Amino acid sequence: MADSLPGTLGPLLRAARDRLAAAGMADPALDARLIVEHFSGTTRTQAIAESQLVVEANTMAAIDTALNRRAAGEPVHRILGYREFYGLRFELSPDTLEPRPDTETLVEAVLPFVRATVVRQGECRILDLGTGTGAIALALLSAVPGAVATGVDLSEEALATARRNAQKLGFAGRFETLQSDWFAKVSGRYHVIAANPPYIPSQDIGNLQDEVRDFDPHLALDGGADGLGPYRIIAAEAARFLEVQGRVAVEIGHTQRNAVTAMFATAGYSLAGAFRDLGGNDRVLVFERTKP
Ligand SMILES: C[S@@+](CC[C@H](N)C(=O)[O-])C[C@H]1O[C@@H](n2cnc3c(N)ncnc32)[C@H](O)[C@@H]1O
Repeated sequence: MADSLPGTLGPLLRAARDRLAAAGMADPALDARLIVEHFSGTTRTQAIAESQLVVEANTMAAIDTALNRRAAGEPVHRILGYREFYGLRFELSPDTLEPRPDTETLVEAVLPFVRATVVRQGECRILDLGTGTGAIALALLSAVPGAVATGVDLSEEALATARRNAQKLGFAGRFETLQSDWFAKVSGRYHVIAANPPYIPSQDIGNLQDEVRDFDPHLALDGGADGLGPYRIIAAEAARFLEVQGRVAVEIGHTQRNAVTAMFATAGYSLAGAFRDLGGNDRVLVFERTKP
């Protein structure tokens, strides 16, 4: 049975942090702050300036439950129901991957091309394959008002979440969704085809961190026997849907650069850019067509 929590904001934050530290959480202070702020509707400034603010009983109960879920290993953003990506708040659902900061590398990698395309052609059509929460597409739309995007996913539940995110963020008019097995139902041509596909080899899923293995949907993780299945499909089929001089941008696992580059080379592409994440790992490859 967890200790009962104090009913004022400053002591509550400290007790929440201590409970998560005792449960062995890696970042108990941050998790405690996110949970307390979310359920109490308070800010970091209030925690400092209004330490004696009384927190209502029903809020305390919600915080208590959330702390217990966190202490049992549930990721903090699953408990909150959202995660920030590229400065935007994305609602999560059981069928969506939590968008990760590493994926912002992909957004940054294609952003100059998206901007230049809008300047040159008055528009930029983006296809986001495996859109999940819509994170990549909607981040690009937030940065480039002249861009439009189609988010593709096999999961209709993920697409429903992406549509809600587009609505909440104010991009519903420039974002549509399509349920499709990669390109199976896609039509038309796009200036940018972006994808953060599942890329974990099937046999490695069991060795992932508990928080990933137990809470991110396996459809979003499992890249088949060697983790490269989705890249084979994208490399082989993208050309029919790519505008002349368009770009294909893919997130990769940190050991996959050579294999994925070789696949795209075989399919008639050259590497236009390779980008590392904040940890210094190979993370994003951008390709252009070498053959018409
Ligand atoms: C790694 S997640 C990426 C989610 C999101 N784009 C992001 O970066 O946070 C991969 C996504 O691909 C989707 N997916 C898996 N297999 C698919 C398929 N055959 N066709 C289309 N989407 C698929 C999953 O449902 C999941 O949303």
